Amino acid sequence: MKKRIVLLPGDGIGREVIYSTKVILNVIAKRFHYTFEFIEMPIGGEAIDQYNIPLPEVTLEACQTADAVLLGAVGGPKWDSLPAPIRPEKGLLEIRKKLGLFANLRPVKSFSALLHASPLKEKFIKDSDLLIVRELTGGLYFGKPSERRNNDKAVVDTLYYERYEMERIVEKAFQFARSRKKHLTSVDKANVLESSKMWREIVKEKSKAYPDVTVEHMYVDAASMKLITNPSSFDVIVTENMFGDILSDEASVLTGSLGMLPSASIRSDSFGLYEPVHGSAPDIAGKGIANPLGMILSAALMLRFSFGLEMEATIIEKAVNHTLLDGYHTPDLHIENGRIVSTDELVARIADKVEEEVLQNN
Ligand SMILES: NC(=O)C1=CN([C@@H]2O[C@H](COP(=O)(O)OP(=O)(O)OC[C@H]3O[C@@H](n4cnc5c(N)ncnc54)[C@H](O)[C@@H]3O)[C@@H](O)[C@H]2O)C=CC1
Ligand SMILES: CC(C)CC(=O)C(=O)O
Ligand SMILES: [Mg+2]
Repeated sequence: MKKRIVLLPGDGIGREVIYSTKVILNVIAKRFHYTFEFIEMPIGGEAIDQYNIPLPEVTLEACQTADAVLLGAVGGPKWDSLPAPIRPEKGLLEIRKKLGLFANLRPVKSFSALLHASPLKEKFIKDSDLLIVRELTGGLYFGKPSERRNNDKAVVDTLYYERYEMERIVEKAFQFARSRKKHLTSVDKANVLESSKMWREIVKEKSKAYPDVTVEHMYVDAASMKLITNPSSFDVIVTENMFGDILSDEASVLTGSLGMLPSASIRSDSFGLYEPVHGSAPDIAGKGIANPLGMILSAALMLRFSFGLEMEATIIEKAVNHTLLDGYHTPDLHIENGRIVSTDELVARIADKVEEEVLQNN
């Protein structure tokens, strides 16, 4: 098997977690005799420094001809005062839109070694296993106009959705619910927003084709409370772009750290862009202590969804679990009697565990 993988390290810890992930993918490639060709391209702040724009044409073209893309994170204080259209974050929004990646899957499941690592009580989180299906290319993050008005005395952002954009994400979520515990929670703010009213209508319409899936509608404010107080009551959550962005950072608390959560940004074919849920973490960038697991687990999702390599994806996930069970972790996690190690040491230990898992599978 030969695959072209574009690496978009981006900024801050994005670079650190991408290089960590490359180490693990190289172990998989070597052991299974696959060829993973890595092509590194600039995005975000790095691209602004080189090209004056956050998503250069060369980067987009490389992604369009790749089998999959791995993205670290973008942004940082250096670029924070730039106008919105040329900020690093705009590059991320644009690449998602231009590649048509309308569905962002954010699985949230705690590793057994980390049940004590969450500030939440173990009894509340031990049975939680949920999937957030977030709409990724519409809503407030893309609506126009988005601008200051009347000499800075007013401001407008626009929440705009086409009906088909809601239909396709809701459809995807029903499909995932059907393949899991058949429970779908649609999160909206239909008591206030017109867009949410339409969203709710669409969920009701679509539910007719999925009589085996139980549907629940929940307002986003209540959902954010229930995620913390009763996370195991969720299976699949479907929601619009900004609600999904916020709820997934909140849900990361169940797993012990924001650095743990992977994500897959997908469309209707096998292509995908895989990115951790966290950002560029400027407060810890360059210190060698970033948690690379969200990115490494995102690469496992790439193997599973884009390349059909279920066994290899599972090997990585098991290697992560066993490394954590041995007590090794970066400082963002709190494991009783664990051992805090650097990003590089953690990656080396995971690589060893991957080797062990491969031997056991042969
Ligand atoms: N997908 C992306 O590229 C995203 C980019 N951003 C950008 O990142 C920059 C920083 O944003 P923040 O709000 O601080 O969010 P952030 O996710 O970068 O960091 C929030 C907190 O979590 C910690 N953290 C995050 N990931 C970690 C990891 N892997 N290991 C250990 N600790 C980790 C950070 O140290 C920080 O204390 C901003 O420029 C923002 O726009 C934010 C979110 C997503
Ligand atoms: C940085 C933003 C564009 C998006 C974000 O926070 C995310 O996708 O998690
Ligand atoms: Mg976010």
